[in-house]
Amino acid sequence: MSQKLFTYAEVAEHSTKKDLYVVVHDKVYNVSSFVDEHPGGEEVLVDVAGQDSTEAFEDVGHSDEAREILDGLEVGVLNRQPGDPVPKASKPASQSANSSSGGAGVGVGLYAVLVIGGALAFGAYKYLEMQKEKQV
Ligand code: HEM
Repeated sequence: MSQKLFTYAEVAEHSTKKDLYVVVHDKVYNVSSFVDEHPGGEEVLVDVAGQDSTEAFEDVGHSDEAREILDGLEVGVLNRQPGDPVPKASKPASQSANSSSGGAGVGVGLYAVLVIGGALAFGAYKYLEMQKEKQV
């Protein structure tokens, strides 16, 4: 099956309730037929109509069933061009491992504190040593 390539601008043309495309993980879906059936309501889908809704879709933690429905609505693949909006959640789970209060940020911060603290301690140690030498 050959997949149709869509530019972001082409997807954006389908942004009404009756003609509603969304992008999820760089695939293009025509969810027009599903809008009325969406358990989360039509409004949220109309909100992301013609846009990349990867983040909105993943934030809700949709079930496998929801993903299967999505599979059935695929109409093509997004041909992302420089300058197109990039979803925050475009990386597979591992990196941004859900939004559990920015664990990675704290890790990096802690690491920086350790490195900088270590460097300062080393500098102070060397300084004191020099002072000692001067006294002798
Ligand atoms: C793009 C295609 C989408 C499909 C095929 C889809 C499908 C579904 C399905 C099948 C459910 C039932 C629960 C489940 O199986 O996880 C659901 C629930 C829900 N969806 Fe979506 N969804 C889509 C996009 C979105 C988007 C963009 C939002 C934006 C916020 C959203 C918000 C919700 C919410 C809040 C619920 C929970 C409703 C409740 O439990 O009362 N969905 N969706």
